[in-house]
Amino acid sequence: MIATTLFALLFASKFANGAPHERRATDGLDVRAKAVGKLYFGTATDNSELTNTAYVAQLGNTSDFGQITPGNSMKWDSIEPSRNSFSYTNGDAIASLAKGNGQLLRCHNLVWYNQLPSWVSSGGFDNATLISIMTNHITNEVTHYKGQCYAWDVVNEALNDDGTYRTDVFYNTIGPAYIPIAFAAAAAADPSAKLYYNDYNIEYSGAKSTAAQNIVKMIKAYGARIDGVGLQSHFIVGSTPSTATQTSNMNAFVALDVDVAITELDIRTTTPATTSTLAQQGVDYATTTNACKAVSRCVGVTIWDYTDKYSWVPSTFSGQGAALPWDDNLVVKPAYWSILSAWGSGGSTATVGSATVTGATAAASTAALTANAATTTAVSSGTQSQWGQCGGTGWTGATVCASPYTCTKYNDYYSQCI
Ligand SMILES: O[C@@H]1[C@@H](O)[C@H](O[C@@H]2CO[C@@H](O[C@@H]3CO[C@@H](O[C@@H]4CO[C@@H](O)[C@H](O)[C@H]4O)[C@H](O)[C@H]3O)[C@H](O)[C@H]2O)OC[C@H]1O
Repeated sequence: MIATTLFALLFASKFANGAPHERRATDGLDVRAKAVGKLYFGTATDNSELTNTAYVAQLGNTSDFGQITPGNSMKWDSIEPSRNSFSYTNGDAIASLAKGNGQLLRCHNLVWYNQLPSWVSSGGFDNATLISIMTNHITNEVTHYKGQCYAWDVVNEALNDDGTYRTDVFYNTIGPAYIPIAFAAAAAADPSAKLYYNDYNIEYSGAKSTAAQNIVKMIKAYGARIDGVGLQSHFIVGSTPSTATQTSNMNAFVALDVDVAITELDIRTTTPATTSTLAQQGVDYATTTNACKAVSRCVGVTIWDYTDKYSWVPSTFSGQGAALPWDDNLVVKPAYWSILSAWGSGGSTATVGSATVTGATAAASTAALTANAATTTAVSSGTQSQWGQCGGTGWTGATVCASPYTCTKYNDYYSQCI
């Protein structure tokens, strides 16, 4: 009797706030984003990754991802590699994956100086011809995906970091009017899709953010529709803008009556990452999550793929990487728990590791999470007991990891379905 009571007390204490560090099939990044009024938490993906079944299983985990963005397959060089010859195979594959999973699709992108086929970028067209080429491309692609895209990134990266216009073929031939013309063509082809201007280094106030606000004003002044601004948010560990900075910058866009979204979040570091940089990365992910959470017209957060295995960072920024919340082996990093906690804890009470932290700062939470990560011993497959344990040893009960998810074990008490 005494032993039974003692046992019950110990048990009640350990799981007073639910099994710590546990994410059940009904919880995850998207579930918690929606719980605070966001439309989605999502990730980019790419066609070459879709042969990896473990990757695809997690990509389709709608507890974590309510939205996906094709990283490359809707760009101009993929869709219209030669003039008036359209190829939708890769884009369709991702659109149909999203549809099958019941996920929103952010469509990316229509007009960008990069990944633009040379038949366009080499120029030589007069004003009227390039407008016709551009609007033909937009009309054809947006019509093809009509009804499937929650949002389109209509124009990507029209600005230099000093706020001047990027002198690409569109600007050089048409002038800044190419931007409202592009938005008008997209609006005509799919009146329901949200239309976004998308750029990097506009996540804080300064010349470039001001210039992006001026683009919003210009599009509206032309009588065209713009619904949102995408803040790409390709950040560096330890030097991300503060939550207050990101929040007030988002509000400057919102004041122009547009939505905002974090569209390409990743936070890179020098590789190999250390325990300390991964802890700071967790803090940094929470910083941006909290900013979106604080702005009611920030509709959601998209990470630029979810695993370091497929991140664009190492091939673009030499010696840097480890930028995403899942590592190369598709195991979550401290950043995962940090984002989850930021959506869910609201900075009041968070269960991190074995401790309940009241009034937790992101830093304190992440330190605790990192401490727990250090106890990670192995990854095992199997079922998850109702108490959040893998393998059904000890406390057993109903299994909660429905196929295709398996139970990933971090230590005796913490586990998750992935
Ligand atoms: O497979 C990859 C795709 O994933 C990749 O997608 C693009 C990646 O991001 C967007 O374009 C880049 C944004 O970052 C710029 O560099 C910034 C320079 O300033 C720094 O402060 C900042 O931290 C950096 O991020 C790059 O110059 C841009 O290219 C773009 O919207 C995505 O489509 O595209 C290449 C594929 O191989």
